Amino acid sequence: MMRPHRGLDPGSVWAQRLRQLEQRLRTKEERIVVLETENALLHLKLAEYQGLAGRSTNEVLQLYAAHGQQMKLQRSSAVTQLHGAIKRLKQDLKSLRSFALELSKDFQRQSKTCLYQVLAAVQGIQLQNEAMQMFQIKAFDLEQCLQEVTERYEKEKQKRKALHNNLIELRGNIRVHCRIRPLLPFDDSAGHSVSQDRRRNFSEKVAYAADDETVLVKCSRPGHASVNKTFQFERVYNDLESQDAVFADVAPLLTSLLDGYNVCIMAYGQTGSGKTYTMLGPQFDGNLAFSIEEESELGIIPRATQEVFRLISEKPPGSYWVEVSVVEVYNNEIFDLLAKDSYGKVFGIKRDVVTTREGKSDVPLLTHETVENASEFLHLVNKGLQLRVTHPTLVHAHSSRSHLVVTLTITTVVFGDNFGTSWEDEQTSQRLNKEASCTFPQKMRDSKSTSSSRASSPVQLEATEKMKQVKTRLQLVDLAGSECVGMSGVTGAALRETSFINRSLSALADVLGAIAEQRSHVPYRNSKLTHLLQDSVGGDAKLLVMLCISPGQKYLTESLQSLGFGTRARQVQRGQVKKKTFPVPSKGK
Ligand SMILES: Nc1ncnc2c1ncn2[C@@H]1O[C@H](COP(=O)(O)OP(=O)(O)OP(=O)(O)O)[C@@H](O)[C@H]1O
Repeated sequence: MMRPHRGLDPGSVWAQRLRQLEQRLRTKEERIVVLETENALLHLKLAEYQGLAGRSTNEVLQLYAAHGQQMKLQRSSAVTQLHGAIKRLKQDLKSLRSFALELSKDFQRQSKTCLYQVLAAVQGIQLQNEAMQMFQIKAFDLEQCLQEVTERYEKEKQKRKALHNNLIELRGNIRVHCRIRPLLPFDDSAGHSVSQDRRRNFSEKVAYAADDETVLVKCSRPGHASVNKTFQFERVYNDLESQDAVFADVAPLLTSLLDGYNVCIMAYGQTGSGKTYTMLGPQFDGNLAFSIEEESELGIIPRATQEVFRLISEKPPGSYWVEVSVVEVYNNEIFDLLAKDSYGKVFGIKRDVVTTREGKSDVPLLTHETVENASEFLHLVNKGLQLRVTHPTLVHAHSSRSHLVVTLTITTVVFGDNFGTSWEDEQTSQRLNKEASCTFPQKMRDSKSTSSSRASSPVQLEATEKMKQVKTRLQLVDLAGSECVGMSGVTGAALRETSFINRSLSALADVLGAIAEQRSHVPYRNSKLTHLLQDSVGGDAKLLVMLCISPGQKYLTESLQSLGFGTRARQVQRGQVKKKTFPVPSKGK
């Protein structure tokens, strides 16, 4: 409560106070009016909203009902669909079940079948195994049997080979065969200085093959009783015996060639006695080449080559190669008949024969052609033969005036000290081991004179260091005919040729005589022919002399000389020649 101030009238104070209260009352009343208005307004709005709300509720209810209806509808169609799907699924399930059932049944059936099959297969395999075991046992037995047979065969082969070599050894390094040719039309013709009497007897046959080893010669002189002389040789061929028969006895010698021996086959005899025929085959129209097609008529040279290549084909491939050289010794000069000019044309070039440091004979720069088969060889020899010197004489229209020497050099490659792969004979292997003195690469370069040296890799060199090579030679010689100058009627240059021929044949006889007498000096160098043949005539080389004899009376003297030569040659091997008794052809007379 307000207290009147000291000094102020309390009535005015109260009046003032009253006024103030009245004022406040008025304000309050005004405020109540405003609020009441607002309240009325609000009631109005509330009524309005309530109306609105009543309407909305109806709509909501309607909408809700419609929604429920729709949901009901939807639910019923989904259920229907679901039912359908379920039905289908059930059907699928059913068919799947039946399929699975079928599948399992099928599987069971198939399993059973497979099981049966597997069982059958197992049984089959067991049977096969049993059979295989039986077979293996039998194969093993057979293999053992085969091995035993092979071993027995190899032993037998070795024995036979040793026997063969021993036989050859026993027969000595020189053997002599003698071939008597048939009488031929030209045997009737005569030299100028022959009397009518003698001429009449010319075609009379005086030389015969008495048997396989004996030559019988009827020697008759006018006014004297005829005397029969016989000569024994390793084999004697009569005038009807074929080239086949002659070669059949020569062929075994070629085995020695592959066993590491040098071999020489030479035809010796007077002019026209059949040396070229025997060594090469018949020549037609003066053409020295021989026909390769006429197989049955081929002589020793083509047949020996075929045989050498046949023997080589039985050896390990690549371990052998063959080179050929063809020379003629004419007027004591050596001519290389395979030498070619810069155009590749073959023509004879003079060469010389020398003795190497190892004491072997060698012809420096001589052409050696490598040949792979017999026909290549024969073509080469035929080419060389075109150059050989021939000259008609009264005795023989196509007389060869030179000695023909065809040489096959066989080089064998061997590894280390093991000759066993190539050389079956142990003795031979040991002998060859000693002889194979050089290592392979150097000698290979030496031997392949026609090939240029090739660069070798270190590996190749190491391999080739262990290789050795052994060379053996087959010399096939068609000597020029020994002849009596009076008989052949040669003069001038031909006479000089004859003189050289006879001198070289005489030198050959001297060499054989020196070997027979075991002289320290053998005069190989007295003639180019013997110098050239040195390695095939001496030492442990095998020499076969094929004596060729003309059977007619006309050639009696020459035939006796040839038969005498053959007889002494046979004695060489037996050491029976005590002094120089070799009959030699007259030197140019
Ligand atoms: N066994 C034989 N059968 C048939 N004909 C032969 C027989 N031997 C040689 N002839 C024939 O005799 C002739 C002379 O033979 P060949 O030419 O071989 O003698 P050659 O001894 O070589 O003579 P040369 O030393 O003078 O050259 C040739 O016509 C040859 O065909």
